[in-house]
Amino acid sequence: MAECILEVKDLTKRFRGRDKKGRENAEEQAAVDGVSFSIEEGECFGLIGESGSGKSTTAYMVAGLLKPDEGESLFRGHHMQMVFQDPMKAMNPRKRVIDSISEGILYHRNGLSRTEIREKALEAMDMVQLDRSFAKRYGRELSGGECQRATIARAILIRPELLVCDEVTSALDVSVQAQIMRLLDSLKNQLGLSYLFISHDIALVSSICDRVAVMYRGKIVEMGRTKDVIADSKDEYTKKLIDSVLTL
Ligand SMILES: Nc1ncnc2c1ncn2[C@@H]1O[C@H](COP(=O)(O)OP(=O)(O)OP(=O)(O)O)[C@@H](O)[C@H]1O
Repeated sequence: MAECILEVKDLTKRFRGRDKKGRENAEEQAAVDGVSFSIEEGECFGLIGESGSGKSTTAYMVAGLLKPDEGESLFRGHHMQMVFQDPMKAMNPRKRVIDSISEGILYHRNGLSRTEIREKALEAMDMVQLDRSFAKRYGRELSGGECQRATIARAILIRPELLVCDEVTSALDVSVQAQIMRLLDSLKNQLGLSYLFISHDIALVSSICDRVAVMYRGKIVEMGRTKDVIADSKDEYTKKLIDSVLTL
């Protein structure tokens, strides 16, 4: 049986509301409310739900970017990396691509020389099928898809066991989305990666995720094997979510 790489137990995060003038008020609302799930080694686990359902807040807590009010997220690997929605923001437009990718290893350099780091960054570019000739370009000179390949190269540089992907294809057009999905799928097999794959797009999730959890108003309302959830959802909200895609 595969080992568990991530265990999320009862994660809860509340945010203060704001009044009409934008001032924080005392009233708190749970953006994430008692969320629990686990991810096995080599598994792709999807988190779906409409905008505002708490997916990103969950991802930030898993990645350690946000402190939960209650509950915990236990990562049993060595390295976890997060890839964000907007690759153009994630890549510095004024830095050469090779330098932005190399940043991924600077905190973990383990005595590697600059040349060795550069060689590793070039190997990561090969893995994401970004031609080495792009290394000397500046971030601003890449297309959205190329930029997302570069951010994925940066993320895999330290060989993480888990990649948290938050709407990683939302900013890309459909044909480029498909290429990035194929890339993520092949990296999963090549590197034995596990994914927490967040998306509001059920079609994308069903193309890559082994299991899926559906979030609604901060809670998981349904969880199971992706094909079972899509073919035979038990929860009313999930049914509506799936129907809305199928009738598009
Ligand atoms: N820093 C914050 N301060 C106050 N409220 C927040 C903050 N971050 C998120 N929220 C609120 O928490 C709720 C969940 O937001 P979250 O971004 O996690 O949802 P989401 O499902 O990822 O949505 P989307 O798909 O649009 O990114 C929303 O109502 C949002 O307005």
